[in-house]
Amino acid sequence: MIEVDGVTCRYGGSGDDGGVTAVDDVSLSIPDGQFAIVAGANGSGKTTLVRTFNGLVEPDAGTVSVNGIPVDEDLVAARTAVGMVFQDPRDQFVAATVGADVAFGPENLGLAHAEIDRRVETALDAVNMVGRETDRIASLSGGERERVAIAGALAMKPDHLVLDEPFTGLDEPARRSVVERLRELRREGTGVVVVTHDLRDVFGIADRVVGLADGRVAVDAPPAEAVAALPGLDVRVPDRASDKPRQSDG
Ligand SMILES: Nc1ncnc2c1ncn2[C@@H]1O[C@H](COP(=O)(O)OP(=O)(O)OP(=O)(O)O)[C@@H](O)[C@H]1O
Repeated sequence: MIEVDGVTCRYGGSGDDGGVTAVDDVSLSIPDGQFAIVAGANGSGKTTLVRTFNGLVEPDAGTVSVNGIPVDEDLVAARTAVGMVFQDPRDQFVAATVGADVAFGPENLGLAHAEIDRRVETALDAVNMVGRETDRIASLSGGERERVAIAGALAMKPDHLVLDEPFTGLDEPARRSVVERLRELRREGTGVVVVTHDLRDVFGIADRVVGLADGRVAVDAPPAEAVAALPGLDVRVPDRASDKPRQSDG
């Protein structure tokens, strides 16, 4: 469970003296296993908000707790429980090959070799990349890179996986492949948070949409209920009214 309580995040001082209030007094809880979308126009505070979930951004006010533990009291626990896939996965690769990169996190946890191998295989299996361990990351397509970044996060066995704009720059088959992987993760009980201003790919999978405007929560509801408010937040939603969340998907 991720609990955000009265969180405000500023860049460059207070709003009065030229700074930016990126997140403005936001409170919300994300239960385990939930598939949530954080939506909103460019600059509405999506990235800043989700980065507080595992301490990549420290709030100026308010608290974030993961599984009941304040993030600032135990960063390792928060980063183990909340896996993050950055907007550009190239920013998070640490090794040259697929297998070495996915193994990096579990190695840092000091796990036994057999357990590391198991985690790498399970994580690669979850993103359909088994057998690609020795491939060089530099040689992969955008969609394959995204999937390897997801595998790297999954190898830490997170309770929640947070993906920041996971579809940017992907072609249609790559998007479909990533969506399918996310759908499976949700089925298996991993909580997923997708940050996006284009909900069309994930609208049908989501349990909930948190729509931000100017750093505040403007809507927080299941997709079918949220849809009326979302175009006003300058986000793309499915065209057809029949594109409702598929409750039986899990
Ligand atoms: N490192 C930073 N330094 C200063 N201002 C920042 C920084 N990061 C974000 N901001 C500002 O904070 C506000 C919220 O940005 P944030 O990236 O959280 O929003 P976003 O909804 O994720 O936007 P995008 O969709 O463009 O990624 C914006 O006004 C942005 O310019």
